[in-house]
Amino acid sequence: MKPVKIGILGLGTVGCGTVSVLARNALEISRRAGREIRIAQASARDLRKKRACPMEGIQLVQDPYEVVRNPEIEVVVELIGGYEPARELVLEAIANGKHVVTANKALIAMYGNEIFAAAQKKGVMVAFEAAVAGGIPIIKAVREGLAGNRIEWMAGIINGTCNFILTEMRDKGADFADVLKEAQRLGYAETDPTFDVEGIDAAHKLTILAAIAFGIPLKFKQAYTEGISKLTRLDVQYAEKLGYRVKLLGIARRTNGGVELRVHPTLIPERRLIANVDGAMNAVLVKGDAVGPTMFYGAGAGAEPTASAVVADLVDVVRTLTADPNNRVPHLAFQPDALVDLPILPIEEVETSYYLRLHALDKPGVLAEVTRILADLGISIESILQKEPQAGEDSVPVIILTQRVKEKNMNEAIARIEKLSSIKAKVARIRLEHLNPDWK
Ligand SMILES: NC(=O)C1=CN([C@@H]2O[C@H](COP(=O)(O)OP(=O)(O)OC[C@H]3O[C@@H](n4cnc5c(N)ncnc54)[C@H](O)[C@@H]3O)[C@@H](O)[C@H]2O)C=CC1
Ligand SMILES: N[C@@H](CC=O)C(=O)O
Ligand code: NA
Repeated sequence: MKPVKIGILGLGTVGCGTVSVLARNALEISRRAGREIRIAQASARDLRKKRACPMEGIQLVQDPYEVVRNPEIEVVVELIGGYEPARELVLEAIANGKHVVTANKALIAMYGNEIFAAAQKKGVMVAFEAAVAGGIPIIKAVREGLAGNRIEWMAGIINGTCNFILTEMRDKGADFADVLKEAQRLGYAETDPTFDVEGIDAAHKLTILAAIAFGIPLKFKQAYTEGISKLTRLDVQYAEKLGYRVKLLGIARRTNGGVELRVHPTLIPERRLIANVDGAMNAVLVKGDAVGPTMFYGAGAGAEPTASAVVADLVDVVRTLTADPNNRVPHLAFQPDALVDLPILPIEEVETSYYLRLHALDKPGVLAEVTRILADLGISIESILQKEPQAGEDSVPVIILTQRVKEKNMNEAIARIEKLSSIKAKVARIRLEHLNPDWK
């Protein structure tokens, strides 16, 4: 059989990783796909750059439109990243009848509805396993492996850069900026690393996971997004003293009122497996009604782990090239006309437990004032930890863990507490989840 000719857009970390894996495992891959997968053309900005991947037999061009317009190319692999020109290139590839494989979560989360509609109309596939949790086959697992379940919630460490930063800061006392530089050097970070540290990349991935888990359209703009840039080492240390780890979690959960879609630093009990996922590793907990809780773990970033998912998608696409488009696995797991437009809950309506750190004057009655405010707003206290005053300081840190409460009540409580004359600084707050299967 003739080889399937593919074209790659972008020869950076993942592009080069993909070229290397396809070359090294060529025989295994063609035995699986049933045909040889040959990279006929690749586009790169700098044609003269020395690359760490084998470029023999690959025609290198500068203009990516040359690849998407090349009649010989059957599958376009988009590894440029970002919104534009990736969107325009992918839509043009689809319009030209080409299948697309992409690792670009920003693109899928933001423009996936448009892209899938175009692909559906044209009868081509758009595969995006590498876009969520890198090498972990989480899209395949949720879309196909768990297809018998009503998925109730998912919670994941889905940004390798942030998990790497949090781990290095905790274990080695390393500085935030230095670890971020190291994550960039290792190829984990996005071109604009604020996407990583401000939680945007995790929100892109969570948006995709929620769509395939609940059968809803992609709703990235409605996701609540908070990163790790404002986390202090002090809070991480206090959390550890109380038996919790702080992780950047993406949480998608069905409730009676709608869907929670939120990314934020979260305290998790240290006994949970997911609390012990360190470095650039990712893990996604998925709770299905039939299967119960399941956890998927592996490398969420890096050249070859991500290439592993890109190549798996290529194999999938090649296997189903000749299949009737109506019999393929739907892009978002559910048939396009069966998607349900469930509302996404505003963060004020979301219920979680909280870690609070306040700085209170070291005098009698202060704690009573604080606990009264919490009680007035229906907030129950789980535990209180009062630290010793530091030499020369007149205020003491007080750490409070609360039971579940709506965010809007907590906002009100914090506003009232900060107005007390005995409270010396802004109240620090981190959400806390126990991650019990029944979400209690
Ligand atoms: N690095 C990682 O660990 C992971 C990355 N991804 C995603 O994979 C995609 C690629 O990421 P990386 O390889 O890390 O980025 P990168 O920055 O290393 O590579 C992108 C490459 O595309 C090239 N490029 C940009 N605009 C171009 C254009 N108009 N024409 C041709 N080439 C162009 C750049 O010069 C660069 O070499 C992104 O969507 C990213 O979010 C997904 C999972 C993991
Ligand atoms: N920047 C991302 C790369 C993989 O998706 C991350 O750090 O997880
Ligand atoms: Na994946």
